[in-house]
Amino acid sequence: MSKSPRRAAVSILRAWEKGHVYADGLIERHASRNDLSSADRGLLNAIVLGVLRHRRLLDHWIGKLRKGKLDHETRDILRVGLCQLLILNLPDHAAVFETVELGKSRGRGLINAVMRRAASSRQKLLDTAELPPAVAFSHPDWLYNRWKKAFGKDEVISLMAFNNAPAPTIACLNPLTERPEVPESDSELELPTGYFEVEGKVPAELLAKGQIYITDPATRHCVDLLAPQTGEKILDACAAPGGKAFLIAAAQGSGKNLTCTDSNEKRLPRLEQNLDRLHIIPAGIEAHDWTKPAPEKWHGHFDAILLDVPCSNTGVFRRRVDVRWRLQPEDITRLTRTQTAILENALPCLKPGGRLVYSTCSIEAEENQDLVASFLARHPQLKLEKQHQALPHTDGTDGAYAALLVTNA
Ligand SMILES: C[S@@+](CC[C@H](N)C(=O)[O-])C[C@H]1O[C@@H](n2cnc3c(N)ncnc32)[C@H](O)[C@@H]1O
Repeated sequence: MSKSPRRAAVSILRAWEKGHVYADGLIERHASRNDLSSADRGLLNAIVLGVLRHRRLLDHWIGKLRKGKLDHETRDILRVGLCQLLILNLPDHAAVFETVELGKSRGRGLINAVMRRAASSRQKLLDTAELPPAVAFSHPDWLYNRWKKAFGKDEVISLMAFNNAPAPTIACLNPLTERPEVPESDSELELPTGYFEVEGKVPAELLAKGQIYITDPATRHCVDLLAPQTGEKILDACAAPGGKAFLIAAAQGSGKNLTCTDSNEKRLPRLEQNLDRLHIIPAGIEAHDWTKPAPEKWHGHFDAILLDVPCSNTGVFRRRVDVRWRLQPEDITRLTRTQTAILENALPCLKPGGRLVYSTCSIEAEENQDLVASFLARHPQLKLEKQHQALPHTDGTDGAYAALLVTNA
Protein backbone atom coordinates (compact mmCIF):
# COMPACT_ATOMS: atom_id res chain seq x y z
CA MET A 1 0.00 0.00 0.00
CA SER A 2 1.22 3.48 -0.82
CA LYS A 3 2.39 5.41 2.23
CA SER A 4 2.18 9.19 2.62
CA PRO A 5 5.44 10.88 1.64
CA ARG A 6 5.45 12.67 5.01
CA ARG A 7 5.19 9.37 6.87
CA ALA A 8 7.91 7.92 4.65
CA ALA A 9 10.06 10.98 5.50
CA VAL A 10 9.73 10.28 9.23
CA SER A 11 10.67 6.60 8.72
CA ILE A 12 13.69 7.62 6.65
CA LEU A 13 14.87 10.10 9.28
CA ARG A 14 14.57 7.42 11.98
CA ALA A 15 16.51 4.92 9.87
CA TRP A 16 19.12 7.56 9.01
CA GLU A 17 19.63 8.41 12.68
CA LYS A 18 20.07 4.77 13.67
CA GLY A 19 22.17 3.49 10.80
CA HIS A 20 25.15 4.28 8.70
CA VAL A 21 23.36 4.46 5.37
CA TYR A 22 23.43 7.78 3.53
CA ALA A 23 20.17 9.63 2.86
CA ASP A 24 20.11 9.20 -0.96
CA GLY A 25 20.06 5.42 -0.63
CA LEU A 26 17.29 5.51 1.99
CA ILE A 27 15.10 7.85 -0.07
CA GLU A 28 15.43 5.65 -3.15
CA ARG A 29 14.64 2.49 -1.16
CA HIS A 30 11.58 3.96 0.59
CA ALA A 31 10.21 5.62 -2.57
CA SER A 32 10.28 2.29 -4.46
CA ARG A 33 9.02 0.23 -1.53
CA ASN A 34 6.05 2.57 -1.01
CA ASP A 35 5.29 2.86 -4.69
CA LEU A 36 5.20 6.66 -4.55
CA SER A 37 3.98 8.74 -7.48
CA SER A 38 6.54 11.09 -8.99
CA ALA A 39 4.91 14.11 -7.25
CA ASP A 40 5.07 12.30 -3.89
CA ARG A 41 8.67 11.26 -4.57
CA GLY A 42 9.47 14.93 -5.19
CA LEU A 43 7.85 15.95 -1.90
CA LEU A 44 9.60 13.14 -0.01
CA ASN A 45 12.93 14.20 -1.45
CA ALA A 46 12.34 17.88 -0.63
CA ILE A 47 11.32 17.11 2.96
CA VAL A 48 14.13 14.66 3.79
CA LEU A 49 16.83 16.79 2.16
CA GLY A 50 15.32 19.93 3.73
CA VAL A 51 15.37 18.39 7.22
CA LEU A 52 18.93 17.13 6.83
CA ARG A 53 20.18 20.44 5.43
CA HIS A 54 18.52 22.53 8.12
CA ARG A 55 18.58 20.05 10.99
CA ARG A 56 20.33 22.26 13.50
CA LEU A 57 18.12 25.27 12.81
CA LEU A 58 14.99 23.09 12.99
CA ASP A 59 16.11 21.80 16.40
CA HIS A 60 16.76 25.37 17.53
CA TRP A 61 13.20 26.29 16.53
CA ILE A 62 11.79 23.21 18.25
CA GLY A 63 13.64 24.30 21.43
CA LYS A 64 12.06 27.76 21.18
CA LEU A 65 8.55 26.41 20.62
CA ARG A 66 8.52 23.65 23.22
CA LYS A 67 10.42 23.37 26.47
CA GLY A 68 11.25 19.95 27.85
CA LYS A 69 12.21 16.57 26.48
CA LEU A 70 10.85 14.98 23.34
CA ASP A 71 10.97 11.36 22.26
CA HIS A 72 12.88 10.70 18.99
CA GLU A 73 9.81 10.03 16.90
CA THR A 74 8.01 13.23 17.97
CA ARG A 75 11.16 15.25 17.31
CA ASP A 76 11.41 13.80 13.78
CA ILE A 77 7.71 14.53 13.15
CA LEU A 78 8.23 18.13 14.29
CA ARG A 79 11.32 18.47 12.09
CA VAL A 80 9.26 17.25 9.13
CA GLY A 81 6.42 19.64 10.03
CA LEU A 82 8.57 22.74 10.58
CA CYS A 83 10.54 22.02 7.44
CA GLN A 84 7.31 22.12 5.41
CA LEU A 85 6.15 25.29 7.13
CA LEU A 86 9.34 27.35 7.45
CA ILE A 87 11.77 25.98 4.87
CA LEU A 88 9.60 24.73 2.00
CA ASN A 89 6.87 27.34 2.58
CA LEU A 90 4.02 24.88 2.09
CA PRO A 91 0.57 26.22 3.00
CA ASP A 92 -0.02 26.37 6.78
CA HIS A 93 -3.19 24.29 6.84
CA ALA A 94 -1.63 21.37 4.91
CA ALA A 95 1.63 21.48 6.88
CA VAL A 96 -0.14 21.58 10.25
CA PHE A 97 -2.91 19.07 9.50
CA GLU A 98 -0.68 16.51 7.77
CA THR A 99 1.97 16.75 10.49
CA VAL A 100 -0.53 16.24 13.32
CA GLU A 101 -1.80 13.14 11.48
CA LEU A 102 1.70 11.63 11.70
CA GLY A 103 1.61 11.52 15.49
CA LYS A 104 0.26 8.73 17.65
CA SER A 105 -3.03 9.77 19.28
CA ARG A 106 -1.46 10.75 22.62
CA GLY A 107 1.19 12.94 20.99
CA ARG A 108 -1.07 14.83 18.60
CA GLY A 109 -1.99 17.63 21.01
CA LEU A 110 1.65 18.56 21.49
CA ILE A 111 2.42 18.43 17.74
CA ASN A 112 -0.63 20.55 16.97
CA ALA A 113 0.33 23.16 19.58
CA VAL A 114 3.94 23.42 18.35
CA MET A 115 2.91 23.67 14.69
CA ARG A 116 0.31 26.36 15.36
CA ARG A 117 2.74 28.35 17.48
CA ALA A 118 5.30 28.10 14.64
CA ALA A 119 2.77 29.31 12.07
CA SER A 120 1.84 32.33 14.18
CA SER A 121 5.45 33.28 15.04
CA ARG A 122 6.88 32.59 11.57
CA GLN A 123 8.44 36.05 11.03
CA LYS A 124 10.25 35.98 14.36
CA LEU A 125 11.56 32.45 13.82
CA LEU A 126 12.78 33.24 10.31
CA ASP A 127 14.81 36.17 11.54
CA THR A 128 18.05 34.29 12.19
CA ALA A 129 20.41 37.28 12.04
CA GLU A 130 21.26 37.09 15.75
CA LEU A 131 21.88 33.34 15.83
CA PRO A 132 25.41 31.89 15.76
CA PRO A 133 26.16 31.25 12.04
CA ALA A 134 26.67 27.51 12.55
CA VAL A 135 23.11 27.31 13.98
CA ALA A 136 21.51 29.63 11.41
CA PHE A 137 23.13 27.70 8.55
CA SER A 138 22.98 24.28 10.24
CA HIS A 139 26.57 23.07 10.18
CA PRO A 140 28.54 21.40 13.02
CA ASP A 141 30.64 23.83 15.08
CA TRP A 142 33.91 22.05 14.32
CA LEU A 143 33.44 22.48 10.56
CA TYR A 144 32.37 26.10 10.92
CA ASN A 145 35.44 26.86 13.05
CA ARG A 146 37.74 24.98 10.73
CA TRP A 147 36.43 26.82 7.64
CA LYS A 148 36.41 30.20 9.40
CA LYS A 149 40.12 29.71 10.02
CA ALA A 150 40.74 28.64 6.43
CA PHE A 151 38.50 31.05 4.51
CA GLY A 152 37.43 33.87 6.87
CA LYS A 153 33.99 34.53 8.42
CA ASP A 154 32.24 36.12 5.42
CA GLU A 155 33.36 33.38 3.08
CA VAL A 156 32.32 30.60 5.40
CA ILE A 157 28.82 32.09 5.59
CA SER A 158 28.56 32.17 1.77
CA LEU A 159 29.85 28.60 1.69
CA MET A 160 27.30 27.36 4.24
CA ALA A 161 24.47 29.21 2.44
CA PHE A 162 25.60 27.59 -0.83
CA ASN A 163 25.60 24.16 0.81
CA ASN A 164 21.96 24.64 1.82
CA ALA A 165 20.68 25.61 -1.63
CA PRO A 166 19.30 22.76 -3.77
CA ALA A 167 21.82 21.68 -6.41
CA PRO A 168 21.00 21.84 -10.12
CA THR A 169 21.13 18.66 -12.17
CA ILE A 170 23.70 19.02 -14.93
CA ALA A 171 24.29 16.69 -17.85
CA CYS A 172 27.34 16.28 -20.03
CA LEU A 173 26.91 15.23 -23.67
CA ASN A 174 28.72 12.08 -24.71
CA PRO A 175 30.96 12.92 -27.67
CA LEU A 176 31.33 9.19 -28.40
CA THR A 177 27.68 9.01 -29.54
CA GLU A 178 25.50 10.95 -31.94
CA ARG A 179 24.65 14.38 -30.55
CA PRO A 180 21.03 14.32 -29.33
CA GLU A 181 18.45 17.10 -29.39
CA VAL A 182 18.91 18.81 -26.04
CA PRO A 183 15.73 19.91 -24.20
CA GLU A 184 15.07 23.68 -24.24
CA SER A 185 16.41 25.36 -21.12
CA ASP A 186 16.05 28.73 -19.38
CA SER A 187 19.08 27.97 -17.24
CA GLU A 188 21.05 30.94 -15.98
CA LEU A 189 24.08 28.82 -15.19
CA GLU A 190 27.23 29.51 -17.17
CA LEU A 191 28.25 26.04 -18.22
CA PRO A 192 31.21 24.78 -20.24
CA THR A 193 30.61 23.60 -23.81
CA GLY A 194 28.96 20.19 -23.88
CA TYR A 195 27.09 20.66 -20.57
CA PHE A 196 23.46 21.64 -20.02
CA GLU A 197 21.17 22.01 -17.02
CA VAL A 198 18.39 19.48 -16.75
CA GLU A 199 15.26 21.29 -15.68
CA GLY A 200 12.40 19.05 -14.65
CA LYS A 201 12.56 15.36 -15.41
CA VAL A 202 15.89 13.81 -16.31
CA PRO A 203 15.66 12.78 -20.01
CA ALA A 204 15.55 9.02 -19.39
CA GLU A 205 15.95 8.07 -23.04
CA LEU A 206 19.15 10.10 -23.50
CA LEU A 207 20.51 8.55 -20.30
CA ALA A 208 19.59 5.01 -21.33
CA LYS A 209 21.17 5.44 -24.77
CA GLY A 210 24.35 6.76 -23.19
CA GLN A 211 24.05 10.12 -24.95
CA ILE A 212 24.43 12.04 -21.69
CA TYR A 213 25.96 11.53 -18.25
CA ILE A 214 24.75 13.39 -15.14
CA THR A 215 27.69 15.11 -13.48
CA ASP A 216 28.84 18.45 -12.09
CA PRO A 217 31.15 20.48 -14.35
CA ALA A 218 33.72 20.63 -11.52
CA THR A 219 34.48 16.94 -12.11
CA ARG A 220 36.16 17.85 -15.40
CA HIS A 221 39.03 19.87 -13.87
CA CYS A 222 41.13 16.83 -13.01
CA VAL A 223 40.65 15.30 -16.46
CA ASP A 224 41.48 18.64 -18.09
CA LEU A 225 44.76 18.67 -16.12
CA LEU A 226 45.46 15.06 -17.08
CA ALA A 227 44.92 16.03 -20.77
CA PRO A 228 44.57 12.42 -22.02
CA GLN A 229 45.95 11.92 -25.52
CA THR A 230 44.76 9.32 -28.02
CA GLY A 231 46.77 6.11 -27.72
CA GLU A 232 48.17 6.83 -24.26
CA LYS A 233 47.90 4.09 -21.64
CA ILE A 234 45.90 5.57 -18.79
CA LEU A 235 44.98 4.28 -15.34
CA ASP A 236 41.89 5.54 -13.50
CA ALA A 237 42.75 3.98 -10.14
CA CYS A 238 39.65 4.91 -8.08
CA ALA A 239 37.20 4.70 -10.93
CA ALA A 240 33.75 3.70 -9.69
CA PRO A 241 31.09 4.71 -10.66
CA GLY A 242 32.88 5.95 -13.78
CA GLY A 243 32.25 9.69 -14.18
CA LYS A 244 35.87 10.56 -14.80
CA ALA A 245 36.57 7.38 -16.75
CA PHE A 246 33.88 8.63 -19.13
CA LEU A 247 35.62 11.99 -19.50
CA ILE A 248 39.00 10.31 -20.07
CA ALA A 249 37.59 7.97 -22.75
CA ALA A 250 35.74 10.91 -24.31
CA ALA A 251 39.03 12.85 -24.54
CA GLN A 252 40.88 9.84 -25.98
CA GLY A 253 38.13 9.01 -28.44
CA SER A 254 37.68 5.53 -26.91
CA GLY A 255 38.31 3.51 -23.75
CA LYS A 256 40.62 0.97 -25.37
CA ASN A 257 43.75 2.16 -23.55
CA LEU A 258 42.03 2.95 -20.27
CA THR A 259 42.41 0.65 -17.26
CA CYS A 260 39.91 1.18 -14.45
CA THR A 261 40.32 -0.13 -10.92
CA ASP A 262 38.52 0.29 -7.61
CA SER A 263 39.00 -1.38 -4.25
CA ASN A 264 35.28 -1.85 -3.71
CA GLU A 265 34.24 -4.91 -5.71
CA LYS A 266 30.58 -4.11 -5.11
CA ARG A 267 30.98 -0.87 -7.07
CA LEU A 268 32.56 -2.53 -10.10
CA PRO A 269 29.32 -3.81 -11.75
CA ARG A 270 27.88 -0.26 -11.67
CA LEU A 271 31.12 1.07 -13.18
CA GLU A 272 30.95 -1.54 -15.92
CA GLN A 273 27.28 -0.84 -16.64
CA ASN A 274 27.85 2.91 -16.78
CA LEU A 275 30.76 2.57 -19.19
CA ASP A 276 28.86 0.06 -21.29
CA ARG A 277 25.88 2.41 -21.57
CA LEU A 278 28.25 5.23 -22.53
CA HIS A 279 29.66 3.07 -25.38
CA ILE A 280 33.03 2.68 -23.66
CA ILE A 281 34.89 -0.62 -23.66
CA PRO A 282 37.88 -0.13 -21.38
CA ALA A 283 41.16 -2.04 -21.64
CA GLY A 284 40.30 -3.59 -18.29
CA ILE A 285 38.31 -3.25 -15.10
CA GLU A 286 39.91 -4.80 -12.03
CA ALA A 287 39.53 -4.76 -8.27
CA HIS A 288 42.63 -3.38 -6.60
CA ASP A 289 43.23 -1.73 -3.26
CA TRP A 290 45.84 0.97 -3.87
CA THR A 291 46.78 1.17 -0.22
CA LYS A 292 48.60 -2.08 -1.14
CA PRO A 293 51.57 -2.31 -3.52
CA ALA A 294 50.69 -2.37 -7.22
CA PRO A 295 50.91 -5.67 -9.11
CA GLU A 296 54.23 -6.05 -10.95
CA LYS A 297 52.47 -5.98 -14.37
CA TRP A 298 51.57 -2.31 -13.89
CA HIS A 299 55.01 -1.07 -12.85
CA GLY A 300 56.23 1.58 -15.31
CA HIS A 301 53.20 0.85 -17.50
CA PHE A 302 51.08 4.02 -17.70
CA ASP A 303 51.59 7.33 -19.51
CA ALA A 304 49.13 9.00 -17.19
CA ILE A 305 47.33 8.12 -13.96
CA LEU A 306 44.28 9.67 -12.37
CA LEU A 307 43.91 9.22 -8.60
CA ASP A 308 40.41 10.44 -7.77
CA VAL A 309 40.82 9.36 -4.17
CA PRO A 310 38.23 8.76 -1.44
CA CYS A 311 37.87 12.00 0.52
CA SER A 312 35.81 13.91 3.07
CA ASN A 313 33.41 15.21 0.37
CA THR A 314 33.41 18.68 1.93
CA GLY A 315 33.13 20.21 -1.56
CA VAL A 316 29.84 18.47 -2.32
CA PHE A 317 27.72 19.13 0.77
CA ARG A 318 24.93 20.68 -1.31
CA ARG A 319 24.51 17.30 -3.03
CA ARG A 320 25.46 14.97 -0.16
CA VAL A 321 23.40 16.82 2.41
CA ASP A 322 23.93 14.50 5.37
CA VAL A 323 27.70 14.10 5.15
CA ARG A 324 28.19 17.18 7.39
CA TRP A 325 26.52 15.30 10.28
CA ARG A 326 28.40 12.04 9.73
CA LEU A 327 31.90 13.43 9.17
CA GLN A 328 34.18 13.75 12.21
CA PRO A 329 37.50 15.64 12.43
CA GLU A 330 39.41 12.39 12.90
CA ASP A 331 37.95 11.08 9.60
CA ILE A 332 39.96 13.72 7.75
CA THR A 333 43.20 12.55 9.38
CA ARG A 334 42.33 8.93 8.62
CA LEU A 335 41.52 9.80 4.99
CA THR A 336 44.84 11.59 4.50
CA ARG A 337 46.62 8.35 5.45
CA THR A 338 44.66 6.42 2.79
CA GLN A 339 45.19 9.17 0.21
CA THR A 340 48.94 9.21 0.86
CA ALA A 341 49.17 5.42 0.61
CA ILE A 342 47.29 5.46 -2.71
CA LEU A 343 49.70 8.07 -4.10
CA GLU A 344 52.76 6.15 -2.93
CA ASN A 345 51.60 2.86 -4.43
CA ALA A 346 50.45 4.32 -7.74
CA LEU A 347 53.64 6.30 -8.41
CA PRO A 348 55.79 3.30 -9.50
CA CYS A 349 53.18 2.54 -12.20
CA LEU A 350 54.07 5.67 -14.18
CA LYS A 351 56.37 5.46 -17.18
CA PRO A 352 59.39 7.81 -17.04
CA GLY A 353 58.08 11.26 -18.03
CA GLY A 354 54.55 10.21 -17.07
CA ARG A 355 51.84 12.41 -15.57
CA LEU A 356 49.84 11.88 -12.42
CA VAL A 357 46.73 13.80 -11.40
CA TYR A 358 45.63 13.66 -7.78
CA SER A 359 42.06 14.80 -7.22
CA THR A 360 39.40 15.09 -4.52
CA CYS A 361 35.99 16.67 -4.04
CA SER A 362 37.24 18.12 -0.77
CA ILE A 363 38.00 21.75 0.08
CA GLU A 364 40.35 20.84 2.97
CA ALA A 365 43.97 21.89 2.45
CA GLU A 366 44.97 18.88 4.60
CA GLU A 367 43.62 16.51 1.91
CA ASN A 368 44.73 18.70 -1.00
CA GLN A 369 47.55 21.26 -1.20
CA ASP A 370 49.22 20.20 2.07
CA LEU A 371 49.11 16.52 1.25
CA VAL A 372 50.52 17.10 -2.25
CA ALA A 373 53.27 19.32 -0.81
CA SER A 374 54.43 16.57 1.60
CA PHE A 375 54.26 13.97 -1.17
CA LEU A 376 56.43 16.17 -3.40
CA ALA A 377 58.90 16.72 -0.57
CA ARG A 378 59.39 12.93 -0.39
CA HIS A 379 59.72 12.57 -4.19
CA PRO A 380 62.11 15.16 -5.62
CA GLN A 381 61.83 13.53 -9.07
CA LEU A 382 58.28 14.94 -9.24
CA LYS A 383 57.25 18.46 -10.10
CA LEU A 384 53.93 20.18 -9.41
CA GLU A 385 52.98 21.42 -12.86
CA LYS A 386 49.60 22.93 -11.96
CA GLN A 387 46.89 22.75 -9.34
CA HIS A 388 43.33 23.94 -9.23
CA GLN A 389 40.93 24.32 -6.30
CA ALA A 390 37.29 24.96 -7.16
CA LEU A 391 35.33 26.38 -4.22
CA PRO A 392 31.54 25.99 -4.23
CA HIS A 393 30.64 29.51 -3.11
CA THR A 394 33.08 31.29 -5.43
CA ASP A 395 32.93 29.02 -8.50
CA GLY A 396 29.22 28.19 -8.20
CA THR A 397 29.99 24.49 -8.78
CA ASP A 398 30.86 21.55 -6.59
CA GLY A 399 34.16 21.93 -4.79
CA ALA A 400 37.02 20.02 -6.38
CA TYR A 401 40.79 19.91 -6.14
CA ALA A 402 43.20 18.64 -8.78
CA ALA A 403 46.99 18.65 -8.94
CA LEU A 404 49.08 17.67 -11.97
CA LEU A 405 52.41 16.08 -11.03
CA VAL A 406 54.96 15.22 -13.69
CA THR A 407 58.02 13.03 -13.48
CA ASN A 408 61.36 13.93 -14.97
CA ALA A 409 61.83 11.93 -18.15
C1 LIG B 1 35.65 9.78 -5.28
S1 LIG B 1 35.18 8.16 -5.60
C2 LIG B 1 35.65 7.99 -7.28
C3 LIG B 1 34.67 8.57 -8.25
C4 LIG B 1 35.00 8.22 -9.68
N1 LIG B 1 36.37 8.57 -10.04
C5 LIG B 1 34.06 8.90 -10.65
O1 LIG B 1 34.42 9.92 -11.23
O2 LIG B 1 32.95 8.40 -10.81
C6 LIG B 1 36.44 7.26 -4.82
C7 LIG B 1 36.47 5.80 -5.17
O3 LIG B 1 37.66 5.27 -4.58
C8 LIG B 1 37.40 3.94 -4.20
N2 LIG B 1 38.46 3.59 -3.22
C9 LIG B 1 38.46 3.82 -1.89
N3 LIG B 1 39.61 3.36 -1.34
C10 LIG B 1 40.33 2.85 -2.37
C11 LIG B 1 41.58 2.18 -2.45
N4 LIG B 1 42.31 1.97 -1.36
N5 LIG B 1 42.00 1.75 -3.67
C12 LIG B 1 41.26 1.92 -4.76
N6 LIG B 1 40.04 2.53 -4.75
C13 LIG B 1 39.60 2.99 -3.57
C14 LIG B 1 36.00 3.99 -3.67
O4 LIG B 1 35.43 2.70 -3.68
C15 LIG B 1 35.33 4.96 -4.62
O5 LIG B 1 34.70 4.27 -5.65
